[in-house]
Amino acid sequence: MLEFLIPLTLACLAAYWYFTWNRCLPPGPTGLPLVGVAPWLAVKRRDHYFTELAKQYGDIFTVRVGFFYIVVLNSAEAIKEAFARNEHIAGRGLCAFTKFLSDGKGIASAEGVRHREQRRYCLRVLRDFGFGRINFEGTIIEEAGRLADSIRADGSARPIRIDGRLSQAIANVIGRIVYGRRFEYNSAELRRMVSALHELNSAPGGVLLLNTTSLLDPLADWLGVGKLKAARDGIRDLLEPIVAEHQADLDELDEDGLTDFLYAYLAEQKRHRSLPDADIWDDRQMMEVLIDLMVAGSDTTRSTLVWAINLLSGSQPVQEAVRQELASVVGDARPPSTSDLPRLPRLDAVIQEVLRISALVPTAVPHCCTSDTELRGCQLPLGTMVMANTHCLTRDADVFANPDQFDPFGHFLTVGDEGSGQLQVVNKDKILPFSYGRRSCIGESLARMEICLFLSYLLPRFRFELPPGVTDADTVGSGALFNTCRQKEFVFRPIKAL
Ligand code: HEM
Repeated sequence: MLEFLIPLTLACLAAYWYFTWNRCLPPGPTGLPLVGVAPWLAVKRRDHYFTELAKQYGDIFTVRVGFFYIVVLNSAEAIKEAFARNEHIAGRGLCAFTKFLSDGKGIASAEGVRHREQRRYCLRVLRDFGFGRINFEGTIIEEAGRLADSIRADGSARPIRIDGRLSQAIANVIGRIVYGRRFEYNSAELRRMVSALHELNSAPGGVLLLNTTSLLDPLADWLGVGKLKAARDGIRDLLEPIVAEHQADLDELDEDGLTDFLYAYLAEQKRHRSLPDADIWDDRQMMEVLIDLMVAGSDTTRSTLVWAINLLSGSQPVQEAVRQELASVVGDARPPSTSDLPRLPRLDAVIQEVLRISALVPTAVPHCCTSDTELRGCQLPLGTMVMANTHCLTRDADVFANPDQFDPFGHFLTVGDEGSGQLQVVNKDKILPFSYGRRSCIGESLARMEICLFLSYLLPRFRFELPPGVTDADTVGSGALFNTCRQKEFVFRPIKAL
């Protein structure tokens, strides 16, 4: 009897899900019974698979993984429509991070009023500090200088692995901004911080399965959540004494003394203690915000810089053209500044092209519908997952003539009109590396500043080269969540001692 009842119940459940949920969603591949497209996702890279499907199904389609539906957006217009104009597609849902790591606090996995308020506040502080009390540019240049010293100390002949050193430099930049402190390279604290940040940024595939069903929750630790919890606890352990010191100082400080994000946050938290929204400013929320900023602001920028060094190493003419541009606009007498960028179109085009080729977060971070909603005439039920396949935009041959090649000047530069002969950067809005709208990256300006300043500092000092025996730069990368560059070793040939 049971052998008959179990399959019958499963079949009824499957039919129910299929006919109720799938009815109004955008059309997409049928996949296999029960498992949907899971077998394809298991053997192909998610972004590449979605980009293939977009050729058949267009701007917006749905895939099914088991009983779980994912709506995939494949054009800038569709992404903007869903993420900026529709307030109901701005949730995160019960993703593994919310359920097991942050309890829905912080920014990246928070929702509703908590998310809106905290995001607004963090953006304001990052913006104010960027132009005011914390000298972002000075901090970045100082860290780039220490990185250059460490490269020089290794001599010029042999290839060196750059990702570990860059991780330390970038963790120090974000650490200085968030809690006002840097650690010495290779110190125990910095190594612990960097390895915990890296762990959290490389969630194993099993963790993603937890986003699709609560049935697997009892297996969470085994699927990889255990390691992520340990990494998050590790960062918390490092931050707790720093928070305690900041708290002890707070009463002594006036507005001008709030010289890092943590001081500013603590002052704001104190202000909210007597207000009705005090519960969204509690200590756990503060800690999760700090951790979110550290996690989201570290491996992303580090990986983009590795991509930049790799792509420039594979194209000496481009590298030389940017170096000459820097020499004529910035020169040797002062450090570079982001205010130079409008007069550095070649560098600007290289930064765009690095963001395009790397497509670092190729399907962004999944969004979730917080209520039933409509998108392009389709009905999306509460809880539907919506993904932006930004990889698809970066490979659009109608915009980028050679989508798989590194061609910054061909793809992003044009000669200005009226015979001025001036170079102009175009197509910037054709890729969305930081996503778009209500949940777009809050660190975009900082990340762009770091990429611009690290490159403008290092390029006049070193010629980047691929190691002997490697003929081509990596243009594909690996990883579905983060597309990291596979080439990590480079030769840094000193040009001059500045
Ligand atoms: C090249 C470097 C970076 C890239 C490519 C990048 C990309 C992204 C993407 C694609 C998202 C998801 C947006 C969405 O859900 O639609 C995101 C979210 C986020 N990023 Fe970045 N990011 C970078 C650097 C940074 C930095 C430096 C910080 C910190 C200052 C940061 C903080 C965040 C936060 C807090 C979120 C969550 C926003 C929210 O849920 O409202 N990111 N980022």
